[in-house]
Parts: sequence; C-alpha cells; structure tokens
Amino acid sequence: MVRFENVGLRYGMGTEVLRDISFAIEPQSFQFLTGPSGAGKTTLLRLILMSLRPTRGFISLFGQDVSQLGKDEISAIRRRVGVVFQDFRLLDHLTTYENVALPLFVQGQEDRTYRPQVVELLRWVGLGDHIHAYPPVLSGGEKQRAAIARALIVQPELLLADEPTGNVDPTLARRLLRLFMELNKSGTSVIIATHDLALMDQFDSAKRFVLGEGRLHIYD
Ligand SMILES: Nc1ncnc2c1ncn2[C@@H]1O[C@H](COP(=O)(O)OP(=O)(O)OP(=O)(O)O)[C@@H](O)[C@H]1O
Repeated sequence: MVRFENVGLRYGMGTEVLRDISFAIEPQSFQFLTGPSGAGKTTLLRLILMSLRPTRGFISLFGQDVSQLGKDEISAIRRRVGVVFQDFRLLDHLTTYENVALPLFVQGQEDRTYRPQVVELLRWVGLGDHIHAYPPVLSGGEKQRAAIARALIVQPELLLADEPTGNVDPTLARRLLRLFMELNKSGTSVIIATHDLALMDQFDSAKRFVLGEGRLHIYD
C-alpha cells in the first residue's frame, strides 16, 4: 500500500536527510520506525502523508503515483490514513469527545450513531473522566491519548504514529500498543515511529525500519 523507490529528501539547500530509501508497506503489516534523534523519522512519515515532496525518487500510495495526484485526490487518499502527530493537533475549542468524533462528524455521520463507539474508545485510552474537557486543561499524556483515539476512530487503512507513547508511563504505553495491535489485527497497516526499545521488545514479530545517516535498514 506504500512503495518508496530510491527516494531522497533534502530541506532547502542542505545535505540529503534521506538517501536512496526503498521499501514497501504491505496491507495489514506492522512496523516500528526507529533511529537516533534527527535521523529522519518524522520526515519519512511526512513523505508518506504527502505533506513533503521527495527531492528525487518514486513514491506510490494505495497504488497511485503521488507525483501525479491533484489536490482533491490527495485529500481523498489522506482520509484513508490515520495520523498521530508529535504535537497532537487537537482543536482547543472542541471538547475531547468532539475532537475524537470529528472525523466521523466530517463524514456526515450522526452523533447518535457513533457516540457509544467514541465513548468506549475514550474509556479504553483512559480518558473516560475527561470526555467533556477541553484540550488546554489536559496533560501532555492525555492530549496524546486523545490524538490517538481521533486517529483510530475511523479504522484507517494505514496508521502513522509519531512517538505515540512519548508522554505516557510504561503501563499505559503497553496498553496503547495493544490498541495498535488490535487495530492491526482488524486490517490496518501500522507504522509507529519510536525511540522506545522496551515498547518494540513487546512486539517481536513487528518489522523494524531503522534509519541512520540517511539510509534505511529493514529487519524482519
Ligand atoms: N522543516 C525543516 N527544515 C530544515 N530542516 C529540517 C526540517 N525538518 C527537519 N529538518 C532536519 O531534518 C533532519 C531529520 O529531522 P526529523 O524531524 O525527520 O528527525 P526525527 O528522526 O524525527 O527526529 P526526532 O526523533 O528528534 O523527532 C534533522 O536534522 C532536522 O534538523
């Protein structure tokens, strides 16, 4: 569902941050993306999400050459992808419930059809007591969990998560990993960027994509 061939990326006139990156993400696969700080993990996720264009090479998403896509096609493809950003990107004027339900609301679904599902997911991520709270009063870890719930609520075909357990304690990190694994079992391909070795050790059979000095090494 994602294919990179000899992709290179430089910011401005700088040296290449990513060099000759080639890989494929299969349907219903699970991979961790790791590597030292500054190695290019966020950059790689942004290339997949088409918020950055490669300087060279070929990228396809859901079988389509991304260099040929127009604005509407890019929006349509993005709706098939769930994203958890490092900075959460919650809307401060909406409650936690409204933030998580937003993708369903935007699809035109009615509140009564998705309310039980949204409330259950919020409870699962430990936000049952914060359903009506606004993001500015949530802790970093609570915001992160709300962002995760918002990405999962539509059961996307592909989930990209940038350090999704960076602000939570190890017990909660394990619980969130289980949630990602459940989502994966029900059909979603998952890519999690993380530094957390203990987290990766809990899911041995996941592939590891390791970035270093601009290159990607894949361990099955
Ligand atoms: N918008 C930008 N303009 C210029 N350079 C950038 C930009 N974004 C990232 N970089 C540089 O590209 C390199 C890769 O950054 P990136 O954020 O992708 O790394 P990362 O592996 O996600 O790091 P971290 O683990 O610290 O989040 C870094 O050297 C960074 O300084």
